[in-house]
Amino acid sequence: MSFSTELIEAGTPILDHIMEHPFVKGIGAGQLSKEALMFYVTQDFNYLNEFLHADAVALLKSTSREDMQIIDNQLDFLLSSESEAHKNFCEVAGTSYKSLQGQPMAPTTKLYTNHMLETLKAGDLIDIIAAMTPCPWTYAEIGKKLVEQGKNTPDNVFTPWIELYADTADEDSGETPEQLPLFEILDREAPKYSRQRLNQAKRSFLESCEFEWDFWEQAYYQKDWQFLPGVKLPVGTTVKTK
Ligand SMILES: Cc1ncc(C[n+]2csc(CCO)c2C)c(N)n1
Repeated sequence: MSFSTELIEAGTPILDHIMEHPFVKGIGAGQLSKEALMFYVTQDFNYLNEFLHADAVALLKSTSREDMQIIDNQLDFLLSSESEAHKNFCEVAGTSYKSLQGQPMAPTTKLYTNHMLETLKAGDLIDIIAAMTPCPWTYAEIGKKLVEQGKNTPDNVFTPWIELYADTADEDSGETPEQLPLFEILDREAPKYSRQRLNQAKRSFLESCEFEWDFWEQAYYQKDWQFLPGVKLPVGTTVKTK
């Protein structure tokens, strides 16, 4: 079994929970609170900035042009297409993208980005990519599955979001998720490592899968700092807690 197949098999139960999460269900149903959408965008803006840093180090640690090209495509997607997804949420929430930038990191964002950044300091390319892969993998799967469920209807306000990520599954992977470009890097790197090192990378992949679930949870319930100043949303919205 390839390393990527092993990761996908191990991550699928968490992906199933992500598909059942009320935020993801809300994207499918075209119904989410303004607060949840805005909180998500404030945090995802922070998350993507750190993801860009992770990409920069992954690029530095790549040795083949093939790997560099994959990372370059990812950087390009992050800097251009991904803001379209944020703008879709902002439009539905009735606010501008700019108004949601420059906010503090909420606790889960900090934990998730620290998890990725930790691999940059000590890890090899395989560790960095393992921690980063659940990000494109789970979103491509969410987009693809929501399209399979027929949720990208003309009257769903989140259809642009759904189709943007469903397209990443199409373009990048063809038929099977194993072919997502980051999985290709993992499969090329895996034979160089011992089973013990691969298990570490697998653990890191699965922690990122769980953080993906947490990220939806954080936004849905606007889970913020209890005692410190936290996220401020535009006037007219109130942050609620669970
Ligand atoms: C928390 C969180 N996780 C994943 C994504 C999706 N995403 C981020 S970067 C990227 C491109 C990588 O190829 C993709 C698909 C997100 N926006 N926010």
